[in-house]
Amino acid sequence: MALVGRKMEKLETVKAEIESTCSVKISLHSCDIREEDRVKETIADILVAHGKIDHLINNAGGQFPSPLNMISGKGFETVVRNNLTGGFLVAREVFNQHMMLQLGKKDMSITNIIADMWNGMPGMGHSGAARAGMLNFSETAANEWAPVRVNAVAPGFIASSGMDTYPEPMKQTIMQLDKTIPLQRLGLEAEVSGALVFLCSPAASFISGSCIRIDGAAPNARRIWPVGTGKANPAFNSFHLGGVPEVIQRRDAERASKKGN
Ligand SMILES: CCC/C=C/C(=O)SCCNC(=O)CCNC(=O)[C@H](O)C(C)(C)COP(=O)([O-])OP(=O)([O-])OC[C@H]1O[C@@H](n2cnc3c(N)ncnc32)[C@H](O)[C@@H]1OP(=O)([O-])[O-]
Ligand SMILES: NC(=O)C1=CN([C@@H]2O[C@H](COP(=O)(O)OP(=O)(O)OC[C@H]3O[C@@H](n4cnc5c(N)ncnc54)[C@H](OP(=O)(O)O)[C@@H]3O)[C@@H](O)[C@H]2O)C=CC1
Repeated sequence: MALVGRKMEKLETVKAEIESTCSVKISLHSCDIREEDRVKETIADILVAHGKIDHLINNAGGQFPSPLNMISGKGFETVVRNNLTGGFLVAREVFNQHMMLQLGKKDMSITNIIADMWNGMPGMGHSGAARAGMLNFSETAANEWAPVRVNAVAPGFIASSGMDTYPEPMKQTIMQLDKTIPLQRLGLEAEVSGALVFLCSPAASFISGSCIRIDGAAPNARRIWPVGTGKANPAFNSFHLGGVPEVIQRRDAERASKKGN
C-alpha cells in the first residue's frame, strides 16, 4: 500500500493506524498532486518500492467555501487543479508508468473520488465544476484505458475530519445538514470505504465507466415532499479507530442540551 499526501505527519498517523490492525507493506510519499513533475517522481518511487500499482484510489481533494462571484481566477484555478488536474496527472502517470504495460494480465482499477455536485454545488461552485469534469474524465478513461476499470465515487456529506477544516459559517451549515438528507444522517468514512474496497475487488470486475453515489439520497430530495421521517437507518460503522469530527460532536452536544431544557 502506498499512501500519498502533502503532509508526512498525517501519513505517519494513518500508517501507524493501519499497522495496529494488520500486517501490510506501506510506503509514504509526500506529494502535492498539483505539481506535475512531483507526481511523475512519486509514481516512479511507488513503483520502485512495490513493483506494481494494481488499484489507484484518487482521493486527494478539497476546496474552500465561497459564493461564485467572490472567487478570484487564482482561487478557481487552485481548486480545479486540486480536484481535476491533479487527479488526472496521478491517473495518467499510474497508467503510463505501469498499467499500460500490464493490460490483460490482471484486473486493475482507478477510482476517482468526486462529490455530490448534481444540479450544481452552491457555495463551492469551483469544486462542483472540477468534480463534474472528473466524472467526465473517468468516463473517457474507462474507454481509452480499458481493460483498466475506471470509475467514480461521489460522496455526499460524510462526517470526516475534513469538515473541521471549514470556517464557522460553513460549520453552522454542516450542523444542519442531516435534516436535508432523506436518510436523515451524515455518512461515515467507512461507508465510502466499503464501496472503494468493492470497486478494487474481483466482484466489480465488469464495472467500469460508472459512478457510485454515497449520499443518503440527498440529490433525490424534492421541495414537493418533506425530507425524511426524522428517523435514520443504522450506519455501517466499521472503522474502530475512526473519530467523530469536532463540528458533529458540537452539534450533538447542542441538541442534547436543547432537549434537556
Ligand atoms: C461539507 C461540504 C462537502 C465537502 C466536503 C469536503 O470536501 S471535506 C474535505 C475538506 N478538505 C479540504 O478542503 C482540504 C484540502 N483543501 C485545501 O488544501 C485548500 O482548500 C485548497 C484547495 C485551496 C488548497 O489550499 P492551499 O493552501 O494549497 O492554496 P494556495 O496557498 O495554493 O492558495 C491558492 C489560492 O487559492 C485561493 N484560496 C485558497 N484558500 C482560500 C480561502 N480559504 N478563501 C479564499 N480563497 C482561497 C487564493 O486565491 C489563493 O491565492 P492567494 O490569494 O493566497 O495568493
Ligand atoms: N467529507 C465530505 O463530506 C466529502 C468529501 N469529499 C472528498 O473526498 C475526499 C476525502 O475527503 P475527506 O477525507 O473528507 O477530507 P480531508 O481533508 O480529511 O482529506 C483530504 C486528503 O487529501 C489530501 N490532499 C488534499 N489536497 C492535496 C494535494 N493537493 N496533494 C496531495 N494530497 C492532497 C490531504 O492530505 P494533506 O493535507 O496531507 O495533503 C488529505 O489526506 C476529498 O477529495 C474530498 O473533497 C467529497 C464529498 C464530500
